[in-house]
Amino acid sequence: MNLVLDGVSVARGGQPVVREVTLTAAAGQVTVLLGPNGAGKTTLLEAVSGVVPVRAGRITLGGDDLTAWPRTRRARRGLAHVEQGRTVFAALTARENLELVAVDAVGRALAVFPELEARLGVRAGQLSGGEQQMLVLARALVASPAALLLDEMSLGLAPGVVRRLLPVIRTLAGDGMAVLLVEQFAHAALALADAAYVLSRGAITYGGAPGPLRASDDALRRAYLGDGP
Ligand SMILES: Nc1ncnc2c1ncn2[C@@H]1O[C@H](COP(=O)(O)OP(=O)(O)OP(=O)(O)O)[C@@H](O)[C@H]1O
Repeated sequence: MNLVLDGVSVARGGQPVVREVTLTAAAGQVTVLLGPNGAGKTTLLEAVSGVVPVRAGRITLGGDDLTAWPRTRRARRGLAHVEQGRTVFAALTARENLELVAVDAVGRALAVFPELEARLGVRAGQLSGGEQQMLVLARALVASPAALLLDEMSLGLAPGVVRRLLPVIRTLAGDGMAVLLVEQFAHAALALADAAYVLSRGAITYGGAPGPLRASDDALRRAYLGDGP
């Protein structure tokens, strides 16, 4: 199912933060959303999942207009949002975190992250940052939502851990999921993306294939500054 934003505007504290954003996160593809700090990336994902209301525009998933739906209904429709910071149940073990999603979750999670096997009995809050993020991704993989919003999952992780995690996002999309990824490691994200958008001061300054942004640091810099690619 495609996730489509059409002319979405969002305000925070009375100030416009996201301005008329139109983008598509297509089924089976990884779509990356880049942009400088404060550009409005987190706010945009929050508007899609229903954490904050939109001021104007339309959000559809598989053709259904979700714009006015409460968060829970969007989630039931198949929209999952992994918010910034690790969102595991800290007091539960890794195994329990997985089993909350599905009865057969552990086997499916270990097929992708065999390194979690030795950690299944450990409380999630005591896992390393990288292990917690593996658990977060494993939960997303097992839940298999129609569309997955991932907000800076590499925040605070060592580059080696990020290199281990990012390819799994491709696996998710390979199963038909529409993945919309906000990521600070721009080059690593562009390397695995099928489509890329840059948000600068709340507006889209680039939308299209990741190639032109990968090919030239200057193109990326200009898009970040809002001067076009
Ligand atoms: N709860 C809030 N109340 C008021 N303003 C907010 C709130 N959250 C964010 N903002 C403002 O909205 C703007 C966009 O913030 P947002 O976090 O969406 O950007 P971002 O692109 O995700 O940045 P970063 O990469 O730093 O996380 C900023 O000016 C921020 O100060």
